[in-house]
Amino acid sequence: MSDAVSAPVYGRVALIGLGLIASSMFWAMKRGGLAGEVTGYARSEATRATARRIGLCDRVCDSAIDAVKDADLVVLCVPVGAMGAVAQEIAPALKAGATVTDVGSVKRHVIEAVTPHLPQDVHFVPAHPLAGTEHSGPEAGFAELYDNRWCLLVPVDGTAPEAVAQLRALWEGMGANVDEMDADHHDLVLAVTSHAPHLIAYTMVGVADDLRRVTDSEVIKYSAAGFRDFTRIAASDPTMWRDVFLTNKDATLEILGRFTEELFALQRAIRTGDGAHLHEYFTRTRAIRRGIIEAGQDTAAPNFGREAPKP
Ligand SMILES: NC(=O)C1=CN([C@@H]2O[C@H](COP(=O)(O)OP(=O)(O)OC[C@H]3O[C@@H](n4cnc5c(N)ncnc54)[C@H](O)[C@@H]3O)[C@@H](O)[C@H]2O)C=CC1
Ligand SMILES: O=C(O)C(=O)Cc1ccc(O)cc1
Repeated sequence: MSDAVSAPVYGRVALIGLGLIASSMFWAMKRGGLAGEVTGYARSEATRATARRIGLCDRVCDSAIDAVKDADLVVLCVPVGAMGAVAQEIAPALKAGATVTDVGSVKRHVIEAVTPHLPQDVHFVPAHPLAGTEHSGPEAGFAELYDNRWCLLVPVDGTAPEAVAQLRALWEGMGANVDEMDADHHDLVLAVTSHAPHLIAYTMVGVADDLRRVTDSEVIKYSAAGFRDFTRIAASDPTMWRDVFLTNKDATLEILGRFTEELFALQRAIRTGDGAHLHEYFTRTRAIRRGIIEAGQDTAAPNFGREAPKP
């Protein structure tokens, strides 16, 4: 991604919730000159103080209402379970013709929670950047987080195409590749690629921790790379991930059901000594990985696990 500064895509942008995703958006917007002024609001006084100290946002406001007043774009960057309440709080102060978007990891729930609160003269364009780290909070963000990563836009029926195109230009300016997707399809795809894998990582780390307590062995100390990745993923924000599972319940349970069936089949193959089954299965999964590499689609998380640089 070039550091070239372009014309602002929006005059005034308001970020609500100043954590990893919002702070990375701020630094990326500054890098690209994509917004005239960026205001920010966080619920806790401590987060607002940190934001002011590190220069996160041009203006940090003490209320969400103040932050969104006169904003052309309002970005909801709070945990998925809080999106509805935040939308309700800011609705009376939204400017006519403004666009509201979000960055939540789940889309159907956010659409259902936010839409009823928004006035008719405001556009709503849900979005989800497929980029993150296990770190959270205002100091975790960095300008390069979205470079060459996907951002999925999930416009609802009847959304003005100009509003979608403008948000697309913002995400592209922040370095992302943008695609559009239907909300239910998004939630199923993410359940497979992100939500269920996170739950599996949480579980494996929990199992290892239990084992360590029981045997007093050195499970964590001598863990190999794969397990270390699990511990990194399992360090992700508990509030955020609680909300993801509670709001993408059906798709996650569907994928976990399939996962459990396959796991039982593998368990049975191990118990009965069915080496052919195991070999066949691992051959199939290896071919999948090789196919991804050959297709040049291995954009595997270059930023994941990265410490946030100082702004
Ligand atoms: N962390 C990640 O890797 C990714 C997260 N997302 C989504 O982005 C959103 C924000 O995530 P992060 O920036 O990682 O979280 P974060 O924990 O770094 O920041 C969240 C912010 O929201 C505020 N907040 C929490 N509860 C609130 C409430 N009830 N009302 C108002 N503000 C509240 C927090 O004080 C904090 O300022 C979430 O919806 C998450 O699903 C999307 C892509 C990647
Ligand atoms: O889930 C992953 O695999 C990540 O690497 C980071 C991440 C977390 C949550 C999201 O909604 C999107 C990306």
